[in-house]
Amino acid sequence: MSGQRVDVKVVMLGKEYVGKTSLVERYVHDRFLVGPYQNTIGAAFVAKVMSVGDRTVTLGIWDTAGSERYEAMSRIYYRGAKAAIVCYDLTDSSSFERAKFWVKELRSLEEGCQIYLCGTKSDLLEEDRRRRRVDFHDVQDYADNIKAQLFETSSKTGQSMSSSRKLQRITSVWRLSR
Ligand SMILES: Nc1nc2c(ncn2[C@@H]2O[C@H](COP(=O)(O)OP(=O)(O)OP(=O)(O)O)[C@@H](O)[C@H]2O)c(=O)[nH]1
Repeated sequence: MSGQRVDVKVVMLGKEYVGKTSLVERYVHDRFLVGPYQNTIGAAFVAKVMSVGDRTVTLGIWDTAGSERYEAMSRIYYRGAKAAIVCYDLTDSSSFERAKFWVKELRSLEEGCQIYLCGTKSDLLEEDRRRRRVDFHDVQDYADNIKAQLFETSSKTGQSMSSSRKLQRITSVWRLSR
């Protein structure tokens, strides 16, 4: 679908509305789009060219639709992915249950895929800590268990972003794949 050479395939997974598209926007364009929420239909592709040491690497990022209606389609997009960013909304516990669903699938069907767990919308917690519905330490234990990296981030503020910098750790996937 992309028609572009891709060195590392990355897939975004997670419940609808958790902020996958916003994370990609922040990472690729360093911006946060305001306006009415528009759910992704099927999946969207974005390429990001980056330098890793003396090499140029093209990340091909597949942003899947979170709606369960598109679940079967999302499976097509994670095939052969070197990395999966499995997102959950820090203010929505059900979204973490959905994240665990995707982790389980990846662990059984895409063993070579490095999993990154991403708690989104951390700015909402800065406004009011009582909005947190997913405990950091619980997720850290879970992440250790599944050998995943964990980061909490805000695409809105770009703060502790963490998303940009930490997502760049994906380049380690490239090194692994050489
Ligand atoms: N406060 C806040 N809102 C966010 C953040 N990231 C995303 N949102 C909002 O959350 C809503 C959903 O964001 P999307 O990025 O479209 O979510 P998605 O996971 O791609 O959704 P689907 O396409 O349905 O799977 C939008 O209204 C965003 O503006 C964030 O970091 N902070």
